[in-house]
Amino acid sequence: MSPQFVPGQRWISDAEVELGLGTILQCDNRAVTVLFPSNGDTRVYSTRSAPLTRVMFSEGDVITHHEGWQLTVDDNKDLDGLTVYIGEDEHGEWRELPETQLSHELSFQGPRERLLTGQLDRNNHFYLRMLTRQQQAQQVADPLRGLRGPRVGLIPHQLYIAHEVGKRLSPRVLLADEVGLGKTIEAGMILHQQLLTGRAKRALILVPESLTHQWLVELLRRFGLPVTLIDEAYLKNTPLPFEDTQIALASIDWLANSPGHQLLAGEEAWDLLIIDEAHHLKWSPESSSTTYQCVEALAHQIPGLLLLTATPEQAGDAGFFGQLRLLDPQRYPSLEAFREEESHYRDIATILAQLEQGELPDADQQATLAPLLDSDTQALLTLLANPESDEEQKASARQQLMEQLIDRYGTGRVLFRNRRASVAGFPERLPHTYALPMPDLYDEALEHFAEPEHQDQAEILTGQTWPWPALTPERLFSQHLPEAERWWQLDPRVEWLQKTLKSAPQDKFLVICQHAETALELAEGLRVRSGLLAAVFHEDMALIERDRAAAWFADDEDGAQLLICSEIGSEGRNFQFAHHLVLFDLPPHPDLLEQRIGRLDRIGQQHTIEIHVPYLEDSAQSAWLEFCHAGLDQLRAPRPVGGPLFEQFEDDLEGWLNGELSGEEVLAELIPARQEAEDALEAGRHRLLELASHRPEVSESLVAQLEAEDADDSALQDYLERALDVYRLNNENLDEHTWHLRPSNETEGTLLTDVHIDYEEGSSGTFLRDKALVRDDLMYLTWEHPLVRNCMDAVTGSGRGNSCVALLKNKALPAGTLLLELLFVLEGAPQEGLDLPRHLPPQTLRLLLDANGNNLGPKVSFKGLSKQVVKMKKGMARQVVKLRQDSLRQLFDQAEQQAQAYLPSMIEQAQERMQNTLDPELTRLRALAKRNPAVREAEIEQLASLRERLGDALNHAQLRLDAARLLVSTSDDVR
Ligand SMILES: Nc1ncnc2c1ncn2[C@@H]1O[C@H](COP(=O)(O)OP(=O)(O)OP(=O)(O)O)[C@@H](O)[C@H]1O
Repeated sequence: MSPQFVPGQRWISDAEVELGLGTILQCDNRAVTVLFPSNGDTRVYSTRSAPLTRVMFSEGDVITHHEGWQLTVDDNKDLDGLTVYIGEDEHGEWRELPETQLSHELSFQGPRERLLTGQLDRNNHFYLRMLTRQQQAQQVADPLRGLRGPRVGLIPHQLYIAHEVGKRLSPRVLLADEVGLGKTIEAGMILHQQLLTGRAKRALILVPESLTHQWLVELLRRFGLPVTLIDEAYLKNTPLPFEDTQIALASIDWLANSPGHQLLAGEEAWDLLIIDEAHHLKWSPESSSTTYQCVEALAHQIPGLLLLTATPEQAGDAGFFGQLRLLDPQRYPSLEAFREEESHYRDIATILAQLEQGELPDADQQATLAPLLDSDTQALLTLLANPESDEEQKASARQQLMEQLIDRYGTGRVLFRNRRASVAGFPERLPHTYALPMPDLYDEALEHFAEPEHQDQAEILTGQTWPWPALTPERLFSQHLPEAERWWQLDPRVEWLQKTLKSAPQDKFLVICQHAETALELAEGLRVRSGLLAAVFHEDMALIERDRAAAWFADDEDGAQLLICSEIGSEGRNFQFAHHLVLFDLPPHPDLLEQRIGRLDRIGQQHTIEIHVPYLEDSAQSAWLEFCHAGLDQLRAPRPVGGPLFEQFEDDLEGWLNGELSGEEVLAELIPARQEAEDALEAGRHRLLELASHRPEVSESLVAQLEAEDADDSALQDYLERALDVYRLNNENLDEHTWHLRPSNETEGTLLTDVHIDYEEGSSGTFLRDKALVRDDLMYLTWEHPLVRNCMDAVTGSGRGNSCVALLKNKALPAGTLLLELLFVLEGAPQEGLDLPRHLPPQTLRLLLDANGNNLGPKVSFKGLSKQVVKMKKGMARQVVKLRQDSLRQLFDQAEQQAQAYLPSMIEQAQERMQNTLDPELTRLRALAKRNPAVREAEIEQLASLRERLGDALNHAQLRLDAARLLVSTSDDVR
């Protein structure tokens, strides 16, 4: 029988709920016309099958008149097929409100209204909604959040750092792992985690120009992040390059030298600033470089800061301090204070080592420490020493004490430095040195420039003061004797290189030299002398050409056997697929030497690294090699004391390079000095760093948990399958853990935001980490993949699936028994300046009420129950809703009341979580303020006030009904 439509009645469209309340304009046997005043649209439906539901209100409902006043319904009466509601208005007066005068703005998105008015979704949509909410609540509380998505191997020290730093609010740290240990990956993991958890929304990444593309590729490939590369091409079309960019990646030198763009960058609200190769930021108490000033200004405004450098001490301890003060000016107020503090590191490190072993510092040590310690640190020591403390108290006190010692008296929580020595799995470095005869013409050129009156010229030519230009005799020769042969015709290093390349035709060689001209001319020489084609990489090439050269070298099949780089290729680049490094000359600083070797000696290197150093006998080259190799032992392993010793011995060294001092004399002092400096560092700062940079017990547990998840992808596969079915994205199993995904015309567009998928052909994805690591062509599908996140957002961003009626096939229940299943979500009112969602994740509460209002939820799980649920035809479902309106309304009311009883404990949990995040920071600032007058009271007050306002906002959080499913039991097989 078709429904009885009467002009003036209010109905809503089942298919287009968003149109709101419609009014019947006219109706006959064939068609019914409805006006939707919300947008003025009229729809004509067939009278027999109109997808319309009559809107009827019942006792207790609050309804709104089109003039704005409200009425609480008490009763109603029928007037020629039209309903008139009777009840009290806001002032307690009894009034009548005919349905024709109802406001069209009534919302029908809520589960209660939708269910009671027969707006029903399919059971699988409800199921997806429940799964999504539960999954979201679980993920927010999950300590592994942000660690499972990146396409990276599970490397413990990286996971530790990412976990430790990624969870902080506005982290400010120096990532200073030795070369090639994965600082870029760590920064990417921190960024990914910050974005995923909403701690950061926008990031600015500044790197040397030569590394921009490598960063772009790593961020896309491993983290799938939507990065905008701000390069010349982009700037041509975009005058305001930073506006609306979520993650901007740019050359640091470009920005530092472009005041206009610097201003624009400074106007944006970034959350995180990332700076690669931070040792280029030069600082001394007297002056600082342009790049330093640029970063300092940005770092002042942007709350989060990650500085990356493998060689933080390259510019001496002032340079190192300069980086620390960018991170935490309060913690590091002056160079003198820092130096004074560092003098206590050895004592602190010893005590930390003892605490780690479960021992207490002895009485003497305690006496030395006493003047340094704050009262709360002292209290922890006392608690540990007290025989009455129980083991649990002691373990927690020990942990806190270690953290405080590291933070307040050690290197702080701002510095992370892992070293190869403590990271397993790195191959050996094998140095080979080749003494070659000095050509006479080189001798002539060197003698010429060694004359005091010609040294200036050498300086102009090479950018270095004498005797350093003597390390690159080919440059001096080319200048001094331009008419003679080309240098590559007489330089024995070239012939040596030709032979070496010939002896290992299958192997790739990376050749690094100081100057771009040398790189170019060497390539020319090899081509002319032996027809050998080399890829070349130097600073005068456009970025794209450099990347092309690097790609040609990397190509396995048709690639170049060798790549010749100027110094610019010695930084940040990934060339670990090669294992021969030729140092055509040595760079004029030990840290640069380490950077060069780091191109090959990095994660992923499978072979022993062969380091070849051809050099000219009895020359500045041989002296400098001996200083670095025999003296600093810098070729075999990274030597963090290289930089400081280089400064300390600079005068002696120059004497040696000039032939005025004997090498033996210098080495006799240098070698013991190195030993001593290494011992001191080992016992002091480095020991502290080691303890602060990696806690194996933490990372082992992270790795174990992630591995366990990797081993079982069934929950994710199940979720994704259901979601893709609802959102109409086709998927086909290629194998047990690999899918092919193909969008269709019906696929919802928002599902594919940031998902790198071929819209025509589709793309494949795997749930397996190991497979994703070797197959860049596959998406790596995890709970954190954009596709999965988009599915979740699509579910929670709309009301779809929030109202459902289904059958429950359960023979134990009398047929017709009703169960109402409800899901509530804890929410707070958004407030200016309070990032509430960060502190109030979507906690959920599920109730399952029987007809008497008893909550069976704790006994009957959602998944268990759902196994017995089958769909019910819509017509029948609406009938049930209509017939059981009154008891359903009662049940909804009861559910609201019961939910309220859970509210206090849910709020308490949220408060606890918020306090656990903010309180340690507050305590830390207060403790630092006692030792350091530079910590501003205002800053502490700001944090304390934020904590208070958040506490207040959380106290006002409410439970909102998010979904409801009515289950009607049946013993039949009816569908
Ligand atoms: N967890 C990981 N899984 C897979 N590959 C990794 C991982 N960590 C690092 N790598 C690879 O190891 C190489 C070195 O990593 P990365 O560039 O992050 O090191 P770095 O410390 O920044 O190096 P540098 O000191 O030279 O700047 C890169 O090729 C990177 O892709």
